[in-house]
Amino acid sequence: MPEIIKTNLTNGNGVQKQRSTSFNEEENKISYESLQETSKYLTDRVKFTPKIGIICGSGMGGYWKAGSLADALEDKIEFPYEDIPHFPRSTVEGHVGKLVFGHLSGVPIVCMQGRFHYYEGYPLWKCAMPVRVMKLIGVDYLIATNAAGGLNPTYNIGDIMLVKDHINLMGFAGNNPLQGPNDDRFGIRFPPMNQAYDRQLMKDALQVAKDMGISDIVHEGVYTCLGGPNFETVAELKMLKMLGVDAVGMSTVHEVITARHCQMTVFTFSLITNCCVTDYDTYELPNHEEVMDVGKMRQGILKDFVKTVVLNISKKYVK
Ligand SMILES: O=P(O)(O)O[C@@H]1C[C@H](O)[C@@H](CO)O1
Ligand code: HPA
Repeated sequence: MPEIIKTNLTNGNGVQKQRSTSFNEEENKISYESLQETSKYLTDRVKFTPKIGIICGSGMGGYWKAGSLADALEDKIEFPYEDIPHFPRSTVEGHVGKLVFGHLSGVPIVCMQGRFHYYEGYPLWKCAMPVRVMKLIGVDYLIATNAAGGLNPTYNIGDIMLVKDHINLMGFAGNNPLQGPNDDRFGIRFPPMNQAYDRQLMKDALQVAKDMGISDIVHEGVYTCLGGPNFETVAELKMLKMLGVDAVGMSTVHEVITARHCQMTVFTFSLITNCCVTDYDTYELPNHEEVMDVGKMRQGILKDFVKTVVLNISKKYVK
């Protein structure tokens, strides 16, 4: 049964009044203490402290094993999500469902091989709760990756879009991972979002792309997340384009909001896995198989790109 919490509020005249809200930990938030249990379960079993966390997007988490980013990790310690206290389960093909600790380019990291999406039935706070677990473990830098449909007409399939900003469309409808009572131990009630994506990390990543000779496939753009699981209609895509969206997906925004709430520094990129169809006479249908295939096709480049970005963050910023 939901526990009733009484909140003290003041009315316009400064008079205290009480409002009862229905609050059940499972339905609403997992408490700070529960997430400490999760973090302790992990830190008891891993003898190094990663400062950098990575979230692998669809098709990028190496569900096919060989040659992927996850495959490149050394000294791997893997935790299937079902073994981790309070963790949700991955239900989407292309999302393996493991939290992996290891070393990438000699740098200790923790990597989510599979993320949680709203369309799987999880509330946004639960989709993003692994970010808080990472924070409690000691992670200060989040690299969130995703697969997305390209709306910007200059983008091609297989391009990489560094996310410079997002439009939190689900937030416009009142759905936000920070909804509900705020726990100040994570962060402040009203966090700013105008510096959500770290400018310096983006500049560094552009330099990495230049050094790798892949500048021609790397862009900077605006991402938005819709709830999914259906891909968008033509009218919806036309609307998003007018709003200034360059790529559309079904994740990441709530993770980034949660990460910024707890003062993590964020770097995000989208792999453009399909070009969005914005006219009624094109009969191509977006599909998840294509999304995963493009992830696999680009695994070599993405692995090298992420390895170098990680090395750069570690050398330049991690104390
Ligand atoms: O986890 P991401 O955002 O990379 O996954 C995208 C969005 C949907 O989950 C899926 C559609 O193919 O790929
Ligand atoms: N729309 C939404 N999410 C996606 C897409 C898309 O076209 N491609 C990959 N994820």
